[in-house]
Amino acid sequence: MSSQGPERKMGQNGIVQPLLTDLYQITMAYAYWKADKHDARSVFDLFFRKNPFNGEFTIFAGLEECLKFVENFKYSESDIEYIKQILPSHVEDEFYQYLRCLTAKDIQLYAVKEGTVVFPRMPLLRVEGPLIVAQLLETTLLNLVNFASLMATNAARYRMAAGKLKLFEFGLRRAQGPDGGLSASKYSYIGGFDGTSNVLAGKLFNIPVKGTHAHSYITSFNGFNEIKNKELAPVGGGPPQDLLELAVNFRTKLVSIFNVLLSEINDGELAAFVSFAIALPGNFMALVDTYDVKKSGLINFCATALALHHLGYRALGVRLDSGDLAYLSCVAREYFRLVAEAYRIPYFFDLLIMASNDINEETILSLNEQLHCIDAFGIGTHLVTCQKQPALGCVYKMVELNEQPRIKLSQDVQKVTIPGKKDVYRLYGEAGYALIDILQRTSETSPIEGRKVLCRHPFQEAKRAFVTPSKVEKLLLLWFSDGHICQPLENLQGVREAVEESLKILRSDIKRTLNPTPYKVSVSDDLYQFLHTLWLANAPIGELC
Ligand SMILES: Nc1ncnc2c1ncn2[C@@H]1O[C@H](COP(=O)(O)OP(=O)(O)OP(=O)(O)O)[C@@H](O)[C@H]1O
Ligand SMILES: O=P(O)(O)OC[C@H]1O[C@H](OP(=O)(O)OP(=O)(O)O)[C@H](O)[C@@H]1O
Ligand SMILES: O=C(O)c1cccnc1
Ligand SMILES: [Mg+2]
Repeated sequence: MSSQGPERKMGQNGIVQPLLTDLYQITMAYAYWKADKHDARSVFDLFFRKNPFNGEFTIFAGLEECLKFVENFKYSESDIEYIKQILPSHVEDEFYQYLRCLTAKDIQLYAVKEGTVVFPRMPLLRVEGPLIVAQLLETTLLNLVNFASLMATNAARYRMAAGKLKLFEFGLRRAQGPDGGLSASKYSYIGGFDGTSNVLAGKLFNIPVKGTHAHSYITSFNGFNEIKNKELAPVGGGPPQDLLELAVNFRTKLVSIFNVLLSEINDGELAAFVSFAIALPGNFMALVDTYDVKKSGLINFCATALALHHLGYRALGVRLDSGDLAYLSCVAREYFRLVAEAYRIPYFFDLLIMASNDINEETILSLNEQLHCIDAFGIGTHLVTCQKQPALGCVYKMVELNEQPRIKLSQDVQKVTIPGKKDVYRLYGEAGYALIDILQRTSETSPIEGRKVLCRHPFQEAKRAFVTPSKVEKLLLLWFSDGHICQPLENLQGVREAVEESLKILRSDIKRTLNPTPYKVSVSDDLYQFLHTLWLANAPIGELC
């Protein structure tokens, strides 16, 4: 351990440490310790009450970070010094001595597998262990699950809207600070994006990094004379050739195909394209909307791409960043078709057309209803800031202490907690779709395939149904015990695949954007009786006067 603090585990976010918490966790810890309650055996559930984005599903993410945090939980000497400064001076030295030795080795953490589709009220994490430790974990665990799950869900929704089209996350500049930016890149990849422009995310998480160029690059060139080195060697070897001259010659021929005047085409833009192509001939994606997409950008791109082709290179495509993206993408495809035919270069027809500019889920859904030829989207602000809903409301509630159930009552029935230590099972129907999730007390036997189970609404007595599952899946698994992560963790790619698979088990009406059908999360009859008995026991009969 260094004097700066405990060594962080490989891949663990450096900001994630025990002091990344709310002050009240530490003052409660002291009060628990003073009251000699710190070792009471507690059980906490982490869950949310409402799906985000007006949807009916959520993707659970952040588990790996939670586990690394718990495994590594230890105050450094400088943490203790700081806590001493912020707590009152009467706090005993023994407490600090106690904190110095505190770890999460007596915690058991159960959780749903990362990348699983989850629903309101089901525990995503069940944390068991000494009250003081389980309490001290609250804020950090919530922080690690809330944004990760929100982001993965947001990305999965974009993925569903975009179908097989490519999706790239371009949001770092607009993200909620550096850590928000990194998390956004990581969890949008999990949710189904194909890559990110965020280089550090690429390095840290092994996510494909992709990019084009900015308008500033195009506007930095005013004319041909600004290109110092105009030459590029052919792919197969041989003497370098003047790429600018080649592009200018092609452009002179293209004007008749596209029916524009040479004087309407911007020379600075061609100079920028040619320069970029010389620098990166295998990665030529051109931003074509700086001046005029139809009269300049696309023609300069085609001229440069033809010049590259002449030397054996293959351009990648174009990016559109303004205007009517459906219309302009069709124009671009038509230009490519004309060039493909005129020069007999079949791949030209399939050059990539990327669209960006303030795109959100609705834009993609709207584009789906229009005629468009977009192959890929570059998405920033709406994705990474989760602009449609900026937070997921996971909470962390005590459900048992020293084997006695605990319940939190509320005027709002939705906010009443489901007491006791619970397991969660997913019951599947014949067609392979998930029918319902059921919460049970851990003391109950698990549902059995082919055997009828009574599933009850937790709060509405009349709402109940028999379900005969053709498959039963236990969702809460033990991940942390005896001070260690006790199951192998999937890598990011594995979690990404888990998201894709998990969404397949949901019927499409639950996943649709407009008025989706809610998925049912039920309780067993035993848990129903337990919950309502405890509710009544904790709600004294009032008197009207
Ligand atoms: N065909 C389309 N269907 C639905 N939305 C579209 C379509 N084309 C573009 N959009 C969206 O419409 C908005 C257009 O933005 P805005 O009004 O700022 O125009 P702009 O093209 O960026 O203009 P400017 O040339 O001034 O930059 C963007 O959010 C973009 O994603
Ligand atoms: O629109 P977003 O979804 O946030 O995606 C990323 C945007 O960031 C870039 O430019 P920037 O917006 O910085 O400048 P621009 O609008 O002038 O292109 C890019 O050109 C996109 O427009
Ligand atoms: O590479 C790009 O095209 C890019 C990267 C970040 C933001 N906008 C665009
Ligand atoms: Mg923009």
